[in-house]
Amino acid sequence: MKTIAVLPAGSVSDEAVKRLFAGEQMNWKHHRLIADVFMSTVNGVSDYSVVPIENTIEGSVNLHVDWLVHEVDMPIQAEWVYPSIQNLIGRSSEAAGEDGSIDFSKIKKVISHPVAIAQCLQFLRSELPHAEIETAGSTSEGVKIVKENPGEGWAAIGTMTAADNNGLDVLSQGITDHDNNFTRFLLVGREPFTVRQSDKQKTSILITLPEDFPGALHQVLAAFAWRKINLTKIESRPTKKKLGNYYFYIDIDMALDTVLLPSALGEIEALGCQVRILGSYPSFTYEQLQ
Ligand SMILES: O=C(O)C(=O)Cc1ccccc1
Repeated sequence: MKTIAVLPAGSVSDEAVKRLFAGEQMNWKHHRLIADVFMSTVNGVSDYSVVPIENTIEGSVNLHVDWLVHEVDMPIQAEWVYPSIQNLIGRSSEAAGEDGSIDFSKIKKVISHPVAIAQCLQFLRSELPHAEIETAGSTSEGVKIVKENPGEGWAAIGTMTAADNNGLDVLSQGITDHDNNFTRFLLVGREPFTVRQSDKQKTSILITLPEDFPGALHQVLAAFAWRKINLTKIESRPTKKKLGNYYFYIDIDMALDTVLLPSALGEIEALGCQVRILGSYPSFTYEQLQ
C-alpha cells in the first residue's frame, strides 16, 4: 500500500488528494507543515507528497514553488485541480448577537493558512475589520486551535470537513472573495502515478538564462513558438543567489517524450540556457475526478 504525506485531516489538501485516490486503499501521513510533507517523501517515509501549488485568487504559492525548486529534487508525478471552498468556523454560542444571529463583532481573532486568508481578504475587511489575523500551518490546524480554546471568541477559516471533525459551527459559508476558487495540486515522488490515466500530459521545466544575453527569453520562447508547443504558464522567480537574477518556471502542454519537445529543449540549451526538468506527468481536471 502506498503512503501519502499531506497536510492534516480536514485540510483542503487532504480533501483534494482523497478525490485523486478515490476508491484506493492508501496509508495517509498527516503533517502540520508543508516542509514536513515534502521531507516525508525525501526521507523515504512516504511514497508521495501533496503540494498545493497555485490558486485562482492567490496565484502561485511561492513558498511551495520554492520548496519544490530549491529544497528538494523530487519529480512531479501528477497534477489535479480541486475547489477551495472556505468557511468561517467557530462557536455560534460565542458569536451570537442579541437576536441570536451571528454577530461578527464578537469574533476577536481569525486563524488560518495564509493562502486561505488571502482568498477571503475582502470578506475579512468588510465583516471582521476589528479581528486580529493569525496564520497557521494549514486551515485544519486553525480550526483545531479554535476548538482547543473555547470562550476566547476565536474563529478559523477552513473546510466543512474540519468544522464537522472538530464539532464546531459554520458561522458563514462560502466566504472566498471570488466564486470558482480552484487550487492546483501536485503529487511529487519517485515513482510514476498509475492509479488513473489522463489523455492530457504536461511537463514542467526551469530555465535559467545566460547573463548578458539580450533577447535570450525571446529566443527561448521562439524555440517553443515555431514548433507550436503550447505553454500554459511562465513565471519568473528569484534564483536566491544574486539580486535581480531569475529563473523561469514553465509549464508545457505536452509530454516530455513527444518528439518536438526534446528538440526545443536542445535548442534552448544550445543558446547557453540551463534546463531542469521538474517532471512530465498526467493532468486531471476536477470533472475527470468526479
Ligand atoms: O491549509 C490547507 O487546508 C491546505 O491544504 C493549504 C491550502 C490552503 C488554502 C487553499 C488551498 C490549499
